[in-house]
Amino acid sequence: MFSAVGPPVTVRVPAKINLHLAVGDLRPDGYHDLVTVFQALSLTDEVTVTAAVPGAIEPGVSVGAADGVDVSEVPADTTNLAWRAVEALGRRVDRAPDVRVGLRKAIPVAGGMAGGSADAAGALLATAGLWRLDLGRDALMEVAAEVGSDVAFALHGGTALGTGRGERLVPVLSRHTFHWVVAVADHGLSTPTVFGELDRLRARPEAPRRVGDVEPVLEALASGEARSLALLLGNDLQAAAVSLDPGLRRTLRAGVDAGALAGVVSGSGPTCVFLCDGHDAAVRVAAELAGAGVCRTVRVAHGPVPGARVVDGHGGSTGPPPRPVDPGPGAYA
Ligand SMILES: C[C@](O)(CO)[C@H](O)COP(=O)(O)OP(=O)(O)OC[C@H]1O[C@@H](n2ccc(N)nc2=O)[C@H](O)[C@@H]1O
Ligand SMILES: Nc1ncnc2c1ncn2[C@@H]1O[C@H](COP(=O)(O)OP(=O)(O)OP(=O)(O)O)[C@@H](O)[C@H]1O
Repeated sequence: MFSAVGPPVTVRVPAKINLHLAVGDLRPDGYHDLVTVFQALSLTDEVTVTAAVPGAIEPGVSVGAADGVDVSEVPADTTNLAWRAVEALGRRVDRAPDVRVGLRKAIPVAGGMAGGSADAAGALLATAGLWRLDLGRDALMEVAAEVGSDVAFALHGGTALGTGRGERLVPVLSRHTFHWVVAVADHGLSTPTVFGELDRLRARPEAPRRVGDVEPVLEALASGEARSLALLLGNDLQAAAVSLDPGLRRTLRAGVDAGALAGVVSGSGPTCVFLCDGHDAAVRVAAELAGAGVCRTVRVAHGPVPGARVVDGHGGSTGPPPRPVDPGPGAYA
């Protein structure tokens, strides 16, 4: 059933990194409780949702690349997270997913930066706009959490404390802009495999040390001092990602040797992110890291930036949440 709706809606949506990621024990439902601090970075995908037209625009997903990202592993079918988000929204409002979703990807694929989750968040917001839904922000966040643990944060953006599976969010005060170098690997890591590897490592007598409390991280963010934050970056999944891909040790060392304040594996990896002492320092670190042969490509980015937002078309009444953050210079790169 196709219904008359407005012109296409395009949403820009950021990648995330985890400044702090404490992973609890395996739960009976197969997930792990997390305490994490997310930050949204100026590395963004664009999601355009267009009303399907019989014989002209078929429902489904098209995937395109931006910024040199290899999208060959992104499914252009109903398993795409963006499509699953449209279906979940359709179920919520009792509507067929009669739309075409176009993705322009710049977020590394299977890199631990929640690229698929970002596309799902973008598709939710764009479809809500296209369908002119009168859906509250909380309802949209609920649908997001149903689609994946990281999807709610991609809608939220900024800097936030995540608990539960990572889907329960509280905004974190972060007055300043932090400058990052993103080292993209030449392959991906599967998120469930990395969680499983951590469980395996933890079952051994020499289990990896767990990250500390989150409070000092929140204080460093409030102070805005990159040097303080650098000392506190921590990720329980890093030991598992390095165990699966020992080459990441070299990448992490190379970033610090190149002048970064600190480096950490992003989420489930294998992307590594390096905190730098300002934009110029980040550009220098990126140049050196690019020449070190320890990753496929590098990007300079800053955070926090806003979550998913409409850049073209109707935003509907389901806007993204209020953001008590500084969106940073130029908001997006
Ligand atoms: C690693 C992080 O990126 C950190 O923010 C996220 O926890 C991953 O979030 P995500 O990719 O949206 O993950 P989901 O699609 O919800 O889950 C994929 C799989 O990862 C594992 N998983 C995910 C989240 C979580 N809190 N515990 C888990 O054990 C589970 O095996 C799950 O089946
Ligand atoms: N829209 C999408 N973009 C990228 N990958 C997708 C998408 N939809 C489904 N996938 C599948 O999901 C897998 C993981 O992709 P994604 O880029 O989201 O990983 P990730 O960044 O490591 O995720 P996270 O950080 O949330 O754990 C890909 O290998 C791909 O097969």
